[in-house]
Amino acid sequence: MSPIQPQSTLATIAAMLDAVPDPRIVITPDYHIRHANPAYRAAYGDDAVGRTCFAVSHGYARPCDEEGESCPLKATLASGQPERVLHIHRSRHGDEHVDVELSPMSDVSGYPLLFVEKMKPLALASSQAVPDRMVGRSAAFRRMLLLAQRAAPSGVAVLLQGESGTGKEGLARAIHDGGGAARPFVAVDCASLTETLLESELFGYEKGAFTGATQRKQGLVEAANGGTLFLDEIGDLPPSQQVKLLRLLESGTFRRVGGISSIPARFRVIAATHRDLAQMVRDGSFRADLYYRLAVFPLRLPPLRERQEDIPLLAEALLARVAPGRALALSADALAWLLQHPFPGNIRELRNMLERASLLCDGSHIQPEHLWLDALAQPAANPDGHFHSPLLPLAGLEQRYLAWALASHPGDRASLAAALGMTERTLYRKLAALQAAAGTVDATQ
Ligand SMILES: Nc1ncnc2c1ncn2[C@@H]1O[C@H](COP(=O)(O)OP(=O)(O)OP(=O)(O)O)[C@@H](O)[C@H]1O
Repeated sequence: MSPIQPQSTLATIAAMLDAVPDPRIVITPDYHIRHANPAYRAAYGDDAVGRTCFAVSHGYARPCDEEGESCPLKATLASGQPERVLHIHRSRHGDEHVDVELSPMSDVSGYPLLFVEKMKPLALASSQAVPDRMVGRSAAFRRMLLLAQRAAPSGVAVLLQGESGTGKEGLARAIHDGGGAARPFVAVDCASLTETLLESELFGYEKGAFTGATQRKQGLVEAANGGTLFLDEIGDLPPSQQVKLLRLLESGTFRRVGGISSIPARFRVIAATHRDLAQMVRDGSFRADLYYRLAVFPLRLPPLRERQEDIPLLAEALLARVAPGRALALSADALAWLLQHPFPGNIRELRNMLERASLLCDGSHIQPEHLWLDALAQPAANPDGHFHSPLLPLAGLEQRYLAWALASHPGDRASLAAALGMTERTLYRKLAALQAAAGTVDATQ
């Protein structure tokens, strides 16, 4: 067992921690809280001392690693160094993402006697269904968040890579906001910058620089001064333009179109792309020197299929966003349907689907057919003739098509049956089956 540390050591550490505004605790190697500073007691309760950290922070009966979480204390014991993890803590403000750092305090022989746990609630994202922030609780989301949390205050160039709709622009804004006081965030869509537009859009122009330049115009680089320049779809920037961007980043200066003086530009750069930029460098379509300037801190955003357990939380937050004041919820069957949907368009597809479902739903619970109608409205096949979706049971597909046909056909049942190429009797039989399926949905609400 560990030697008992002198009480004076604990008293000295405690006095230092009490002066810190963020929550801090001192814990023993067997997880017991020996001291909690006022900020910790205000967030987690006055009765923390004497209890275990996993009970107070998580409500667990066993250490975090036995509950499927990472345990910073175990990691610190193994490495002998400070260790940092992102946990969801149960505080008086509800569940929140907390950046946890544990540092060992060792005796003269190097044996860790005590550990100081520093906690910093995360402003980048929420673990609750709030409509105006990035939300998520899954391990994939938290891994990304912890990296973003490290990059945010540093001002380093960040490259965000992820499929379309995974939240790259949202994360870019969160990283920018996490970098300190209010400063400009200027987004540039590189895919829409033509050869001629690039210089005038990015660098601005002087009066009389070209026909129509009736007065001096500030460019986006100048507008981002002191803040962040967000280069969206950077992989779509043609090589002729990549060199101009590289020159700007290397020299830290630019010249307005028609201007003669070099103007210094101070900004942080965050770039985003859905393309595999490293592969583009290998096949020669993206400059390696620009890539290394932009990818100082590369961050991958997981597709929604890798964070499926976030779908209920995301859906709740997105419903509050798209239908404010309606208290709309998903029925159990609608949620089950969402959980099996592949979401090639990621969170944007989920958001659009819920927005349309909210318009189709008159009650308080969105049903599967409100979501099916949306899926059916999308083109079934891409131009190569391949279907987007994985294989679906034909019977289910027929029911979804029937529900859509019923809702959108303007005529009576006889003309609907004729349009579908079946007898009225067959149509009624199929509609009865559809109603029975819808009845199951209502019963599970
Ligand atoms: N973690 C999240 N929590 C809540 N909403 C999110 C989250 N991530 C993304 N969204 C929402 O999903 C939508 C798409 O996000 P965003 O535009 O940031 O994606 P993107 O990856 O930049 O897409 P693209 O590559 O097509 O430009 C937005 O409405 C955004 O608010």
